[in-house]
Amino acid sequence: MDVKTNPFKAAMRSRTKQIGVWSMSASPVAVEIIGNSGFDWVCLDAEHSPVDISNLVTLLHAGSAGKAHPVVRPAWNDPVLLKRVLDVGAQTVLVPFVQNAEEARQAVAACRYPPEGIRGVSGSSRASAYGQMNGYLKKANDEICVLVQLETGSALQNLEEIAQVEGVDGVFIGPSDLAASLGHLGNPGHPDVQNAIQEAIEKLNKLGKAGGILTTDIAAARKYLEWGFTFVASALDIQLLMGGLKNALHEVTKD
Ligand SMILES: O=C(O)C(=O)C[C@H](O)[C@@H](O)CO
Repeated sequence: MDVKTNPFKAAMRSRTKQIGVWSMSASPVAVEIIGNSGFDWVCLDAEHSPVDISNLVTLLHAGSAGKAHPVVRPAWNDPVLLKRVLDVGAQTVLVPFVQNAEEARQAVAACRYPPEGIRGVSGSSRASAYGQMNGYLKKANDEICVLVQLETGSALQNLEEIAQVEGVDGVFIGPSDLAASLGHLGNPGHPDVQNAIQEAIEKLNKLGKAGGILTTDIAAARKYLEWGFTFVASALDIQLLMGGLKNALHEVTKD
């Protein structure tokens, strides 16, 4: 069995449009549904949802039944968390709260085996199909896609040096935390935040680096794609569930 080529890493390199769903339900059923809904990727969020390593593997099992590429966001830019996420089979990670080039280098190093990095070695994890993949240890570094998340004004000031760190495959802008950082908590649509986001993607476009973002507002998603973002999450599973339920109740009970 050969090491799986990472299509998302290739899509970042070519800056091919990838539309995704943000999953915070921690539900394997939801992930399987998302995987068969036509979306290109699904973020398995382990930062702001009750996902830990034991249920992450069930989410990855469910995701393997569909076509959406799993992008796993660990709770922090931590080498132990990243090692465990990679060992259970994630090939693409979205590393939160990266503030500067040094932290970006640390994130890349955590995802690479020595001598390029510090990832702890196990040749028998799920990532290597329990040791069945030929040459996994030698090939893994090249197939892991490292996305870094910038979500403060300070991080955006360091964007160019972060984006040019060797091994950073894409840069994701976190609008909610960025809004909070800029003094507009809960209002990512504020002109100050929108201007910062637009300035960020203009810099990424000049560098030829893939940019990503999340919004559940369809008009905003289309605007971000026009600005040049290429990996855009345009739906949030728990929001769709709550909204759909409330609408169903309203429709059946309204006068
Ligand atoms: O800052 C952001 O926006 C994100 O990082 C996404 C949120 O954390 C996610 O929970 C959706 O609200």
